[in-house]
Amino acid sequence: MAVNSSRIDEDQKEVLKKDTMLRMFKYLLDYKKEIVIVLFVMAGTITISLLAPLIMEYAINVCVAQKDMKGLLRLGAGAVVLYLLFLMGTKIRMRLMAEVSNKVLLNIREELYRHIQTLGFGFFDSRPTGKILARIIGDVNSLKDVLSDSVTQLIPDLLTVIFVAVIMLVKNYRLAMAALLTLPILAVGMFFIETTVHRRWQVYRKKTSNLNAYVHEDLSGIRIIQSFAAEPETKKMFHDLVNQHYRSFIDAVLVADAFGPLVEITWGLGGFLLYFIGIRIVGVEQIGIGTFLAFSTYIAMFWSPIRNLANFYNKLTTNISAAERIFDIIDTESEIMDQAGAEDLQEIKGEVVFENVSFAYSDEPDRLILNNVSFSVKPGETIALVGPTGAGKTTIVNLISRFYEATKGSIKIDGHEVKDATLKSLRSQMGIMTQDNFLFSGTIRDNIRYGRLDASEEEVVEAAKAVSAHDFIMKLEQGYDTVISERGAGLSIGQRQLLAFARTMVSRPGILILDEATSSIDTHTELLVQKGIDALLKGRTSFIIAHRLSTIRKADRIFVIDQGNIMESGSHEELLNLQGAYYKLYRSQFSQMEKD
Ligand SMILES: Nc1ncnc2c1ncn2[C@@H]1O[C@H](COP(=O)(O)OP(=O)(O)OP(=O)(O)O)[C@@H](O)[C@H]1O
Repeated sequence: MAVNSSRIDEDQKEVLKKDTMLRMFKYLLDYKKEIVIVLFVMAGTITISLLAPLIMEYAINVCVAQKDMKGLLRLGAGAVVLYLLFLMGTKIRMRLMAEVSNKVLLNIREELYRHIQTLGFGFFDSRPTGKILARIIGDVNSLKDVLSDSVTQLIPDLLTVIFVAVIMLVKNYRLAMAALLTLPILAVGMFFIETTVHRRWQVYRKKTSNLNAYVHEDLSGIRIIQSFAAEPETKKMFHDLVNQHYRSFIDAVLVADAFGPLVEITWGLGGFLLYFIGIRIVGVEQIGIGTFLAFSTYIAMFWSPIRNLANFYNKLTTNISAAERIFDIIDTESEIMDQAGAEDLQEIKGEVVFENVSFAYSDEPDRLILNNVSFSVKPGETIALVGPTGAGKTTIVNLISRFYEATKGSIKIDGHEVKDATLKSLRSQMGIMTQDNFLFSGTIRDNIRYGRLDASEEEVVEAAKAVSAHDFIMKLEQGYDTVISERGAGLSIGQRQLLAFARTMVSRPGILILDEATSSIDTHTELLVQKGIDALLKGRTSFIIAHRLSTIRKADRIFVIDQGNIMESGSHEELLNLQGAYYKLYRSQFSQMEKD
């Protein structure tokens, strides 16, 4: 999977527009009952609106011609009643349809969100977060217009057009033909506009996505930008992206705007033909003044919904690319998911075995990051992974939690292949702490309880005490009720790590993974945390990745990772005696410490 960035347009599979539209409108089928009621009400309102010209025709041709004032009054009273019924029906229809279309939107958004939650690290590695946000927020929002209009406009307008055309044909087929003669011109014109404009809207969506990704990245890294005084460069980049976005919009709109004039011209031409043929060729006397007047109303009743339909079609073409982008994600299969027949892992004892495990990231399948790695860890053992940066330490622990799937070989926990276990039972028993310990906006208590939602108040406090977070929490004005903002702003980096520790502690993991987790804690606190971890996780398997050798000396075994394999393994003393890679690493840090 190629890595995308805010500067590169996303690739998208080509799908048939018809299929996308059908798929989008299929969501409406969940609300058949409501739609049937609406169709029923709509049939009533359309009938009433179609009756109006006939009433006028009758009033002029019969009542006025025969000077029947009573009949005229009766007709007027009937028209008022019909109008009130029309208003009521319209209101009911609009309300029900708005409800249905908004529920459909909710369903699509939830389906998209649920699916994104199941996608593996590979998916998130391959694209900027801002582009995913653009699909969940922006693209779903644009669908809203199409869906609501499809239910409130498309059906009534389509029915009106059909009914009016039938009435016109029945009443006077020659006049009707004259009025409808320009329809084929409209159809051909729309086809040509649509083919060009669809591609342009696709480009526009991609540019919107790029802009979104850039702004998200820029704001997430604002501290780095400001500390490097890089604002002029980011401003320039933003300016370029905004311009590309603007140009892609203008490109699309220039063509899309032709929809309106095309409808107006064909409408005008249709009207002209009606009057020309009616007056000059057939003759008004032959048609009757009432029928002629009714026709002039019908032609407006026919073309007005046609204009709405053209607008709707325009909107559909504008936004169908949003639907394509939403379905593109929904159709993305997760690289990591439960296999058919996957079983829950029972309570983990902690034996971890790698047998000839090789691994390559999917964007570079030929570059083996791990090459035939084998090891066996007994329950309760503490394993430290050391080695140069980029050696593959994090990759090893990511495979245990199945954030990526091993390319070759077998990984077993307590004798069970991790790929045959359900993800939930596996990950809920892993305690993973990394350098980047994301905290959510909310109270400190909520953040700790995130590790196990049913943890009691005592368990939350106990976990905080075990990792020495309790003291600093109690010094805060609101204690455990202190609200922290996104990423834990307002707390020091060390305090954020202590909270993340408490969160992991409360989850009572079967296997603990600490990936550079103590790097931001001062040595004194680190000792306290280590005591807490020792006490709480006694007898539990743990993997510790650390550059600071003081952190790992106490490990039962140390694996020295380099070039995708375990170069040395043994206890601190054993490896020092070996005088190999670990010895050199230790000496270099030791002499550095002495210099300091
Ligand atoms: N998501 C990814 N996609 C592609 N390649 C990756 C990805 N993550 C890591 N790599 C590559 O895999 C190799 C091993 O990375 P890994 O993070 O496992 O190293 P590490 O030993 O943990 O390094 P460090 O000590 O710096 O954290 C590196 O060369 C890195 O470039």
